[in-house]
Amino acid sequence: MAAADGIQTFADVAARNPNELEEQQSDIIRQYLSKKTAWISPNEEQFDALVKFLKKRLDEGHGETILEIGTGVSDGETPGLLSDEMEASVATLKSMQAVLDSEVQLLREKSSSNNTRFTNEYLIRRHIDQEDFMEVRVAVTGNVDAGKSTLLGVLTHGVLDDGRGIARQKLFRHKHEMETGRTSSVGNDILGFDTQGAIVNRPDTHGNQALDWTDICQKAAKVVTFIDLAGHEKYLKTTVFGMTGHAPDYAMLMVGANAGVIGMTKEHLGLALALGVPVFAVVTKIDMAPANVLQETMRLLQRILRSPGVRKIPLLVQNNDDVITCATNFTSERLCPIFQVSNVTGENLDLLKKFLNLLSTRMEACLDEPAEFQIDDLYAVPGVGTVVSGTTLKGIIKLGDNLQLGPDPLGQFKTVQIRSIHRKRMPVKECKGGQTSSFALRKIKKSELRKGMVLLSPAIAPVAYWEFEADLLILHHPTTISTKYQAMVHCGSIRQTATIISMSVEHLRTGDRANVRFRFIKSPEYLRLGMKLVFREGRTKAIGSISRLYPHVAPQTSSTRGKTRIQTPSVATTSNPLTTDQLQSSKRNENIDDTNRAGHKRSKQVKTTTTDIPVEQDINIDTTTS
Ligand SMILES: Nc1nc2c(ncn2[C@@H]2O[C@H](COP(=O)(O)OP(=O)(O)OP(=O)(O)O)[C@@H](O)[C@H]2O)c(=O)[nH]1
Repeated sequence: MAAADGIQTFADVAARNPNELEEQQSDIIRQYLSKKTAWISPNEEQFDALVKFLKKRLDEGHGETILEIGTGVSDGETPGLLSDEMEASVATLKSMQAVLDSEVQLLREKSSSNNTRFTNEYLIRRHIDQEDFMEVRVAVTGNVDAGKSTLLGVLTHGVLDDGRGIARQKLFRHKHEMETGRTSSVGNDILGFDTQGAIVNRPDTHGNQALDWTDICQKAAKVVTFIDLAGHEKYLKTTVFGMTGHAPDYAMLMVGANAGVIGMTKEHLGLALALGVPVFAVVTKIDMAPANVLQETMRLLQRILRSPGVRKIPLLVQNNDDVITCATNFTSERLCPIFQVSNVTGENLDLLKKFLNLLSTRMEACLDEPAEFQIDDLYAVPGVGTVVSGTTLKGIIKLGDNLQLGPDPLGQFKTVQIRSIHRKRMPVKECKGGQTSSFALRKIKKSELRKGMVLLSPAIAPVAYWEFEADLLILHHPTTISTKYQAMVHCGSIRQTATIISMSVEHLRTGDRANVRFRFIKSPEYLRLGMKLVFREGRTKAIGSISRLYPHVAPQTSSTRGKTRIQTPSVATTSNPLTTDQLQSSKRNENIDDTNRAGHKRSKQVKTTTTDIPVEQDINIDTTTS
């Protein structure tokens, strides 16, 4: 991760990865690289070694890295360079811009107490062609009226708010949101930064006209996507879906300075913690909160962040130095930077923008692995056809690729072709791991699709699962949970009711941990071991991760009073679970194993005999977005 690795020195890299360095460089070069003077006047060989080193760092950081010049020496030299040494070092770095195809941006200068020695930090960011850009996703959470939509309007449209909601007007998507002023859908807004860290969103000069996303993406080297989640409790289901299904890299927890840490704030913080998403806090409305009220809000926020269940280190960001410190240490998950801003006066918004510019994606691209894409939304676009949006979890998906779409209610996958690809509404030729995009699909109806389905490379032998086991922790339940309890499972972009069919203990109460076996009630899903999940019904919540998978067993048919019904399999008919090893070997195997082959054959039979016959559903599941 660029931000985390950014301040590592050559000495650190040499210590961490000696073999790798030895492969690339001779001993002499390696020792040279560990010196703080390495950049002053390198010879040709040394210059090449430095270029190689930076290229590797840029690759690891998805196109950017933070470099510190003048520190981190291994041989006891005094840290810092004299001003003429620093000048020469910076000249060396700048002379590499062309060969690295990147821009260098000074982030901060530090000087010794007597002002004679200096250490500088630089952001090095690759030029990316017009069709590509780095992507960072930030989930925007917090209670109603914390100022979430307003801040997004202010950041993305370059305007200030009037305290009566003018900035948020630019973001509203649904008519009922316009009327009530409440955010109910998972909305997306983008903020583009160029190679120098300047914002490329142009101020909106035509009233409420939407921003030109294609223009932003073409000019930007990095695009921050804000996943604007609803603050109201009644939209909690949508908020959870946004946090699990939209794969955010970070969560921005918004708190109104005058209202304080109220309502859903703690709920949203808990959700981010449960899913392992690093959190930073933004306290808004500092223009209207009396000093003592702001102080009380800060005190409570910091107390919650430090509490044993959260265990964060709060750090108030007050200047540029704090921004760099936070951004370069943020991916550790322990640190929680706190910004205090006003959307009305614009106070401290520059610090927040600098911080956003330095965030980098946490998701590995895994470009060499077969492609996997999780669907989080569906559209029928007039003139285009069926469009799915979501996140590429691994590999590369290209225009014209044939991918496996599924699972359908019978656990089957069908081949579909990618007709066109959009990233942030911009037509592109490919989409890589870690990036979100929309695909127009050939010859498929929207009715055949649902959120939670996946698109997989033909190299994967996909298996759909009705049942799985998870190691669960109950965060909150008013009484006890026993077998047959049903609630909504959120896992990636999967959102489906599941029943507890067995547990390692008899009852579960708040705070208990157990191994629990679940069964989906409506259709099988594509799951992977280790996936994090949230199990919830209202405020009742449990979190966990998948520890075992039970291969798909086709629904069985039975005839009742002339009607054929499909029943989901009983526990007894489910085949043996897959362990991690088995799963990996089955993935390596191009052929689906016999159990599944039989399952698929049975599924096909069921399908042909039950076309247009109503499927039995005991429980009504609402899978639509609130
Ligand atoms: N004075 C002042 N008012 C603000 C500030 N930020 C937001 N507001 C006002 O606070 C109100 C609520 O802001 P919203 O952005 O709608 O809040 P929200 O968190 O998005 O609310 P939901 O969408 O319902 O979750 C609006 O009237 C804004 O104009 C600020 O920094 N200062």
